[in-house]
Amino acid sequence: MAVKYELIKTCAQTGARLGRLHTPHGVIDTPTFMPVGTQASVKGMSPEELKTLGAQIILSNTYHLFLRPGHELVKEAGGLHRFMNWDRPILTDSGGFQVFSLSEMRKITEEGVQFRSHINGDKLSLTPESATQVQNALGADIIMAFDECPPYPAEYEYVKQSTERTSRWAERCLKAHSRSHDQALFGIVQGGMHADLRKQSALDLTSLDFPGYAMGGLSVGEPKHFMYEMLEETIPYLPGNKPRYLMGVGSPDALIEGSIRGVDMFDCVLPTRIARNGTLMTSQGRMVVRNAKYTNDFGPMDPECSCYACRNYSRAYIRHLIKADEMFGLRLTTIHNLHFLVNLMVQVREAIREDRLGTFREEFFEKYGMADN
Ligand SMILES: CC1(C)O[C@H]2[C@@H](O1)[C@@]1(COC(C)(C)O1)O[C@@H]2CNc1nc2cc3nc(N)[nH]c(=O)c3cc2[nH]1
Repeated sequence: MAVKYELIKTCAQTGARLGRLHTPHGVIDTPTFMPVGTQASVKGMSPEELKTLGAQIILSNTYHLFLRPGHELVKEAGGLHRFMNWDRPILTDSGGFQVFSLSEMRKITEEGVQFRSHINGDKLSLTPESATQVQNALGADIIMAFDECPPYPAEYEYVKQSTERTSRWAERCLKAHSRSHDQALFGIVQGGMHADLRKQSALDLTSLDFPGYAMGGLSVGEPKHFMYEMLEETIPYLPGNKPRYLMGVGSPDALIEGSIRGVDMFDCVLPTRIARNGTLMTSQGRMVVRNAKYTNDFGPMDPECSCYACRNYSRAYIRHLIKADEMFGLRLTTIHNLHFLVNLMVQVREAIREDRLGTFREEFFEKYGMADN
């Protein structure tokens, strides 16, 4: 059984929808936030801890695993699920974005991308065919088409050429996609911050009939209202019976705003990345637990949170661990931030079920603060 989206209901107050994504490794309740495990590990987290905090699907990354340890090794280990002992769904990003955000000297041609490894400088290349074959070898339940994420800002003409090439690459990915696995290949809509290019990209990709569609080229430093506008310009051209995935988004406000506009899937390194410098997402907004003001604070990081860290440890203890460079401190902040976002999506789904996501948004922003966080 491949990947199948089940629409349960649409929120009467907003454009949000409640759904279930059925995959060979289990069901995902949507809208969902997907923790990122770039190199086959969600940094510092065991699979058991991820399950305890409610993660139903995690991400991993073609670019990184292609460079190290190599997709052949992962295949030899029995695939990514076996290799990392994660028996729930996995989604792999296709590598295009990471080539641009991580590697030196890269060159784009119609064929694909040539680049130097950010690890050892080796000259490498990825094409729509090879990126698809690598993902087939890794064995994730959902794999992504190989695309170019244009830089922001970028000239209209550049975005147009890049987006048209990404559509041609998408067709090549479909042709290369091995049907011997139960994997679903999702298309990625591009188009920069231009409504006409977004529409054309969506029409090009939906004509290829993918089982799901991502919106790429966003969360690349643009003002958030541009991102929301592009969602509103794109989603009407995507089929209602397929999942919509907004790539690279992981702040509480954007998860709520994206859900309201009909997005079903989100991922971002934000919660795990800021956890590693002691910054927490709490019901009262962002908090930097390493600040001196928490030295003698023996309360939980977030009094409203039921995560393992907030139930068992104080701000003073976690601040001490971080200052003492004790690994356990960053594990606790990571557990909390991931639980915060996974639990936020539980509340978002509840609000959709009860047709009150608009009201939930107001209440949440009131407490959390509308700051860009
Ligand atoms: C690279 C790293 C670590 O991930 C964060 C963060 O830096 C950074 C870098 O620019 C800021 C905004 C400052 O944040 O944006 C990342 C999250 N935004 C994002 N992830 C994406 C992944 C994508 N994958 C594909 N295949 N195609 C896309 O178009 C795409 C677009 C994306 N946008």
